[in-house]
Amino acid sequence: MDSLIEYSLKNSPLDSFSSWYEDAKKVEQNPDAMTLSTIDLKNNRPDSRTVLFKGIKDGCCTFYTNYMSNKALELESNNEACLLFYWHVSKRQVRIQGRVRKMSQGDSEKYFQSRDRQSQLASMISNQSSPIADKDALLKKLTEATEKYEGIDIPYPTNWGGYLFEPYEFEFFVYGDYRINDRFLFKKQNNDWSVTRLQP
Ligand SMILES: Cc1cc2nc3c(=O)[nH]c(=O)nc-3n(C[C@H](O)[C@H](O)[C@H](O)COP(=O)(O)O)c2cc1C
Repeated sequence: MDSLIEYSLKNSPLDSFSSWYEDAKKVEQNPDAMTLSTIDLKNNRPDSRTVLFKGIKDGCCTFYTNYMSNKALELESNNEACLLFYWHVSKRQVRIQGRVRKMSQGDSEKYFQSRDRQSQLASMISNQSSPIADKDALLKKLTEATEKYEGIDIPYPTNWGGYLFEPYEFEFFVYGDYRINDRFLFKKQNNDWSVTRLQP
């Protein structure tokens, strides 16, 4: 097996991810953007969208969203998910398989309160993924909420919060010359991680 150090990788995939993420923050325009894929069991099809990575907590990747959105409903019926980071300048990709659970309400609320008011209001007024007649209707909801909470704290909306994504598989990919890419697969077995090189 190759020396992982050569690829700035470590024996722990989470440490490897953190190290690559720190590298990405130095050069990428949006290092936090990740593709979250879920399984839409109702229609028997995969589903993906971009969400923002909000750090590692208790060994899990975190992100925040509306608990009534499509993704949340899909995660409710099947908590298997996949995260994908593509860092263009770094020529790196990380694919992570894992299972999600909701963050505690206390932690979600703490994060909500740390956000700026505009973001808080936007999260509060949006029934994410539900249809609305037009943009004016949305802006009307925003104006009403802005006026209602002027000068006072915006209450935490309990239908919004974080998820903890607990990984059990990581693939680290480095784009190589002539498509001779490097790919390292970490798999969790009991409490240990195995690592193998995959062909490009
Ligand atoms: C760069 C970028 C970052 C985004 N970050 C988030 C996020 O952190 N949370 C979120 O709920 N939606 C985020 N979105 C919007 C989602 O991609 C998506 O449109 C929305 O969450 C509804 O998805 P759903 O219908 O699958 O639930 C982001 C979109 C982009 C383009």
